[in-house]
Amino acid sequence: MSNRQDGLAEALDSEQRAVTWFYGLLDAARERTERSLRQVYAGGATATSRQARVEREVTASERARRLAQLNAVERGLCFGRIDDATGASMYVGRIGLRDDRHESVLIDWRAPAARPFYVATATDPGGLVRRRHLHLKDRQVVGIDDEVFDLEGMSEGERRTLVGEAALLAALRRGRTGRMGDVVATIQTEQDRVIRASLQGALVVQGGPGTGKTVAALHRAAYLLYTHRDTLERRGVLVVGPNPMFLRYISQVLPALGETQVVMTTVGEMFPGVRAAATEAPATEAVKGDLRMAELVAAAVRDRQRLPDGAELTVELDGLRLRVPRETCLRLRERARVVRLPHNMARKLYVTELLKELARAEARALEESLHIDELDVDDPELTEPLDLEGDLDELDLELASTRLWGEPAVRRAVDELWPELTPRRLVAELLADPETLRALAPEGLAWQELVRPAGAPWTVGDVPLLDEAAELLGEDDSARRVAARRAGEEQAESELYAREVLTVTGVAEQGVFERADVLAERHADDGPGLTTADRAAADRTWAYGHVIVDEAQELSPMAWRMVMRRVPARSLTVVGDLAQTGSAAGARSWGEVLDPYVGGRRREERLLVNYRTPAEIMRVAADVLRAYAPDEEPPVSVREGGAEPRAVRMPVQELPGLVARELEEIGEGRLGVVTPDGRHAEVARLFPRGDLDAPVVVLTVTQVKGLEFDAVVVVDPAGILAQSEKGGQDLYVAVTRATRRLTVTYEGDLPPVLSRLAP
Ligand SMILES: Nc1ncnc2c1ncn2[C@@H]1O[C@H](COP(=O)(O)OP(=O)(O)OP(=O)(O)O)[C@@H](O)[C@H]1O
Repeated sequence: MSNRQDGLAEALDSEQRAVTWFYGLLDAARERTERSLRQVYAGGATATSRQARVEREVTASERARRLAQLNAVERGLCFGRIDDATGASMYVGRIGLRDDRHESVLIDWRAPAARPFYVATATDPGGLVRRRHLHLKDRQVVGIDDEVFDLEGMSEGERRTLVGEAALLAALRRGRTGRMGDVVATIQTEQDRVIRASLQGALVVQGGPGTGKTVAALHRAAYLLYTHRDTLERRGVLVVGPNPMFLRYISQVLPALGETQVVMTTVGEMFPGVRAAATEAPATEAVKGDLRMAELVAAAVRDRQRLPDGAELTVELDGLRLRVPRETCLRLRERARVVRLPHNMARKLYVTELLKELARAEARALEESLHIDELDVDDPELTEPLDLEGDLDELDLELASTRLWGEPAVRRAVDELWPELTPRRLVAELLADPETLRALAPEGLAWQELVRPAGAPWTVGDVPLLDEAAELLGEDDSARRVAARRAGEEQAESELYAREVLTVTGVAEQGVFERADVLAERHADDGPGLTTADRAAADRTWAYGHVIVDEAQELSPMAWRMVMRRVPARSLTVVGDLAQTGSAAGARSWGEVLDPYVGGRRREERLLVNYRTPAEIMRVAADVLRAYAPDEEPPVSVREGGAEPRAVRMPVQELPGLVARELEEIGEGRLGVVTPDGRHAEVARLFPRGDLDAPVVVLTVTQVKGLEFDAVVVVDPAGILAQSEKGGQDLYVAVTRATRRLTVTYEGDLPPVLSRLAP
């Protein structure tokens, strides 16, 4: 055996001992947690009082969460080691572990002490002499990669253990599974800066395709939850992605990092109860995303606060005609508007006043109907003129109002003038009413693009309008407020109790992160077991502690308005690429969309290295970028030497043969077929099973945004270029999805921008 092989065997041996020890500590931690979970359940069987139930729930949920976290880190528990010049070394892993003497033996990757592992470079090693990557298969150390920063500082023995291949390239070569994985072992320095950036303000991460924006943003979520657990556990973290397919694609990253409490959603799902997936014509998308839509929605709300058609409001009731002059209605409307409450809350004021007016009107009508002088009576008291209206005191008015409110005719009249409205009704009726749109649309807004038939399905562009409407309409929440007040009293009691539970059960001492007030909130009247994430996801008005927006270039100004409502503290991570904007309402500059909300509190980081696409394919992409977004720089590929991309002239019917050959080339990996929007159905028919886990998936450019495949077949590039004004950007997205092989198929002529591929 050579010296080198000896050295490697020794190193593997010694690392195996360390790794076996860590797994032993992990197993012990798991056992302890499982045991205590069992005890909690066993002890809780007799719990009958509310206090006892709270105690059981608090402790059980705490233990269960800890257990889930311990289970999540099984794969690749320890992946790195750093050695400094003093001879000290430190192991870095998915979670921190302590030995029996409570000494820290494995450092959590997010802890400040682990940072040198990610930021040391040959030119700036930051005191390190070596960074070592450990490759595990199950619990076995199967490989080691070393980077040495200071050969001088190492002994002869240590030098012999050097092993070759960079861990990053090994990671990048792995076949794709249809789901994004975590990259905790190979985070790069520029990404580390993004991940550990401060929680405050808006961080914009601009970077070309494959630069790891998504993966860095998700690791940032895990980092922030670790570092600011107190704030974020309470307020929650929201990740907004471009579509449900993308959310499925990234769904495993955070759980693998031990974080299961992040809410993930799309713009189309941000209004509770609506799951909009439909898209619409670019012209409609552009108008709906325009900020002037906020004015239009506001005008539509005011438009529903009406005045009687004629000179007065008349209500026929039991043979009486109740009359309230138009001017009185106008006065009441102004009085209700001036308080600036949302429509449905202001309605209460309006209705209260209007009912009193109707009560007076009723008294007047009654007077008129009693023709006293026609009665044959001598008693002077009885023949004295009546003043029923003047006789009404406050109590009479209230009683009469209540009675009138029970009359369907009165209800109808009130609803005509100031109806209770839901956001859905308001928006649906507005978009189906060209006359109102024409009358209310702000100058210059192409309202004609908005018109659609009643009952049309909700689109992604409608969701910010619904949210806007919900803000302006508000809900009559008096019943909820009463309930909340009652819950608030119980909350104080629960909080005190939860604090005691944490101390008594020792949870607080173990440094588990949950806080008593968080726990008490969780176990308040919502019912036990509802987490912050559960509650946040169901509540449109929830204020998150941090929001991450991915593929953020696609959000319209109206969508940003909605997102910003969810994060009043303006703590945001905005991740995207202006060169990939496909939406007609999407961003042209980050300042333009964000500055109105965050002003000077916007920082920008740029990611410049493409970890996905080999250089051969990236050259094709760079041609497209130069033609359609000449101001943007393509990222530099970290890899070279893959298969040459190619173009094949053939009808789509022959795609299955080509796809079968490509699949053979990539072996275990996944293949994506990307089509113009208009040809998706035609191509998808050729490939019956097409979900994300299938070997072959057929997607439109919109759907494929953010995803990647080992091999990609782009169908009909001319069709993609022609599908909208952003066709060039769409083609750029399509050709940057492959990690290994790219094929373009066409039927007529190959677009000149792809001439590099000409056969
Ligand atoms: N440090 C890293 N170590 C290993 N793999 C990485 C690293 N950074 C990125 N990758 C991989 O590179 C690929 C691209 O990453 P990601 O999807 O996050 O890029 P992106 O910038 O969001 O791309 P796009 O703009 O096209 O959506 C993924 O497979 C990701 O796992």
